[in-house]
Amino acid sequence: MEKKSILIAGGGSTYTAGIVVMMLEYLDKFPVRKIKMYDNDEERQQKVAEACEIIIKERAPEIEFLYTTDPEEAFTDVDFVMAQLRVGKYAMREQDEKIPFKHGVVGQETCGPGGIAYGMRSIGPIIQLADYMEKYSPEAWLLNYSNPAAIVAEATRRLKPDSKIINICDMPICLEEIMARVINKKSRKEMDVQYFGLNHFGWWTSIKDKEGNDLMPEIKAHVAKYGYAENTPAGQHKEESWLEAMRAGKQLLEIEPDFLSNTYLKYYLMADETVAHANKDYTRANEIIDGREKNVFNECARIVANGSAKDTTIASSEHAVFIVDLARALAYNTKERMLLITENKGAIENFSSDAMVEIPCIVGKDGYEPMSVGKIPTFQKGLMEQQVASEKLVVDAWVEGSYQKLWQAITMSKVVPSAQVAKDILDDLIVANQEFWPVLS
Ligand SMILES: NC(=O)c1ccc[n+]([C@@H]2O[C@H](COP(=O)([O-])OP(=O)(O)OC[C@H]3O[C@@H](n4cnc5c(N)ncnc54)[C@H](O)[C@@H]3O)[C@@H](O)[C@H]2O)c1
Ligand SMILES: O=P(O)(O)OC[C@H]1O[C@H](O[C@H]2[C@H](O)[C@@H](O)[C@@H](O)O[C@@H]2CO)[C@H](O)[C@@H](O)[C@@H]1O
Ligand SMILES: [Mn+2]
Repeated sequence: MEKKSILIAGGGSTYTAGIVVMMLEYLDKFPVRKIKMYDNDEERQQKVAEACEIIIKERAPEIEFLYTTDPEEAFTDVDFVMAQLRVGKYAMREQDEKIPFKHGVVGQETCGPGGIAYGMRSIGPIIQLADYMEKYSPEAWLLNYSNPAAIVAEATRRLKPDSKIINICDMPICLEEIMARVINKKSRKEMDVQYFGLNHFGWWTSIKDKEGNDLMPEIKAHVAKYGYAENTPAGQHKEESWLEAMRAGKQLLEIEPDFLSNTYLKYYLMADETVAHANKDYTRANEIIDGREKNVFNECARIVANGSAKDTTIASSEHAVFIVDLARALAYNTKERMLLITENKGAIENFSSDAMVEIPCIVGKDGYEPMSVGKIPTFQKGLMEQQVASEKLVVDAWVEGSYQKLWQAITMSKVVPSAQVAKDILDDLIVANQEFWPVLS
């Protein structure tokens, strides 16, 4: 197999070291000749990169490694760009979460007004990555993890329609791993799933084992008692904010007993409970600033101080497995069946053709082929039409610099009670995001 060159864009990400560790564990299936890192925050990236340099030197010294803030140096001679930017970093995620809560509305990283604000920050830099890639490595694929994936995906569909960009999410992966453990399977890969929705807004309609036996009844019986809160991956999703989301699987099953719901639907269908239970002064962003972000950078500093990654706590995660599986499928034509965010084009028969939907696709050397879903029920169709309209209005607002369209996008969100509340939130978000958003008029 031809060895590949990988660029991690957003090298200072808390996930970068885990992705590097994962790639080094996968070299027999996905051989790599070069790993590069690119970020616009030199100091942040250097802290992660120096640790990754030691990990690579100790585990795969034959791999060329460099990190840079120079786009030409970063994007030249790469086969895959793995993008995980957080535009505005956690300081802005904190604003995305706290400003809506101040108005009695769900404040969340990718959902509702917080996700909309994040989308307005992310569109430009992601399009910039695609432009760099096409200038310096025109044959490369951009595998985008950067959130909010739904809005970024709509923007790349509209602004970069001919680019080799795939937008992905690992939440279904995480929940499928939990489901697998519930029924004593070793891995989610022992299950065949049918799933449809938008990113962070979807449902499983079928889960079977490799012999075709229906696994949904047993999984549903568990979720009806515990949601997805049991069996979460070691060291993951143990904080109360995540456990509340995982437990919500139970109520989501009551609302929709025919399918299993993505936990993100709780922010939309249980918005009142979410607001009532939230600590508006200490949100998920604060938990991560005090948790994952601090732990990752402390561990990177420990590795650098010791000059060795021996006994490191840095481990690979679903985040990493998924992105490597996707790169393998594109590189070696594995025809893997994966959930991707793709233009609908009739896959969901009774839904907008130009909506970016999250559905099973077959992935190979020439890209991916969406699988047919057929007709979806009225409940899901109605919810998705409102949500996708909000996401499309965000991209309209970014392209046109339109205050009106962004006001409409926030008003359209299911978690916002009125146009006036939407306007009050928007006016606060404009002040907080003046360094990142286009000027609106
Ligand atoms: N798709 C998914 O399911 C999924 C899963 C987990 C995380 N994520 C996303 O991955 C991203 C990274 O998450 P994180 O917690 O590691 O964030 P982080 O803040 O730790 O790292 C993000 C990095 O991006 C860099 N960056 C920001 N703007 C940039 C720009 N314009 N150009 C270059 N670099 C830039 C920052 O300097 C930072 O080093 C986020 O968007 C997060 O939402 C997505
Ligand atoms: O609140 P965070 O930053 O911890 O998580 C927000 C992200 O949650 C999902 O990604 C999970 C992923 O599902 C899980 O497998 C593991 O990799 O942890 C990730 C981070 O918790 C979601 O898919 C992302 O879009 C969110 O950014
Ligand atoms: Mn996601």
